[in-house]
Amino acid sequence: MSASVQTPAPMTAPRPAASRASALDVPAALQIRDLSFFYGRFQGLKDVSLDIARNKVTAFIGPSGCGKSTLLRTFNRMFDLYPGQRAEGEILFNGRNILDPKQDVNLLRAKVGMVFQKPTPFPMTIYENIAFGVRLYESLSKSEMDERVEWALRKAALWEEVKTKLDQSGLSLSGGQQQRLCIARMVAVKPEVLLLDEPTSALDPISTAKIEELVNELKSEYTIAIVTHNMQQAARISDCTAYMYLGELIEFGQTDEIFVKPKKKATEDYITGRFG
Ligand SMILES: Nc1ncnc2c1ncn2[C@@H]1O[C@H](COP(=O)(O)OP(=O)(O)OP(=O)(O)O)[C@@H](O)[C@H]1O
Repeated sequence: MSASVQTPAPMTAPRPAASRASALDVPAALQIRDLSFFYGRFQGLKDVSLDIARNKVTAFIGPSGCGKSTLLRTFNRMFDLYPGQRAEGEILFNGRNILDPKQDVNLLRAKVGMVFQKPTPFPMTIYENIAFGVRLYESLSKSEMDERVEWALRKAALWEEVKTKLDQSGLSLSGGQQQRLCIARMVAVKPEVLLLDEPTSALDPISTAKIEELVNELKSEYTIAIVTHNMQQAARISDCTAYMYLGELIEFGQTDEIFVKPKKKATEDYITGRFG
């Protein structure tokens, strides 16, 4: 009898380069596999596969309507809030498929937090904006909560600006401060992944620079996925970039490669401004 063992033929053809799953040789925080998304009959995402590297910044770019926000919203099942929207495929987070109907979505949203384009502070004091979310998950004493509020505001680089007015309304802050308050609110519940959906598009250049600086600091502790219309911003702050078009992932790789030497003509046309 022969001692040799035959390797079984692969079940599927190798993936095309466009859907290469991993751009960096580091562990993935989220593994997206063959993800499709439907708004009723309209398919917003088509078989998207990629890995979101842990403690790195991954940027999603592409023309308006290409599915960037749709993809980001699948990562914390935001779409569950809207009837008629559904996802197919897998999103593995800590080894579990979060699309599984048994997934506790409240817990998921604490672990995978989200900040939107327009700052959305609650109509409450600055202190309560932070404490409110923490109370949903933890029961802290007053002094522990004070510590958590300060900790989160420091993480969001906002503490020095608000420490003397924690009892004022969150809505009394400037747009840039409100966005940092939303980041503090998200960080306060100790997430692992931060989803930022065009977080600076409603902000002035100085507030934008502060948020970009913050993203750079936060990535040492969190995995960050950011949707941006601003290609310079993607080039400045991200480690990996995904270029999307009409619901498909066209190219995904290290940001330097995507911006300096993209493999696909479609990506090159987009980043050089010839298209989009
Ligand atoms: N609630 C909805 N119902 C039906 N179709 C939707 C809905 N939201 C988005 N779409 C469609 O899904 C596609 C992807 O939209 P999405 O908002 O994800 O794009 P995007 O790349 O984030 O665009 P933008 O840069 O303009 O924000 C678009 O064709 C859009 O019209």
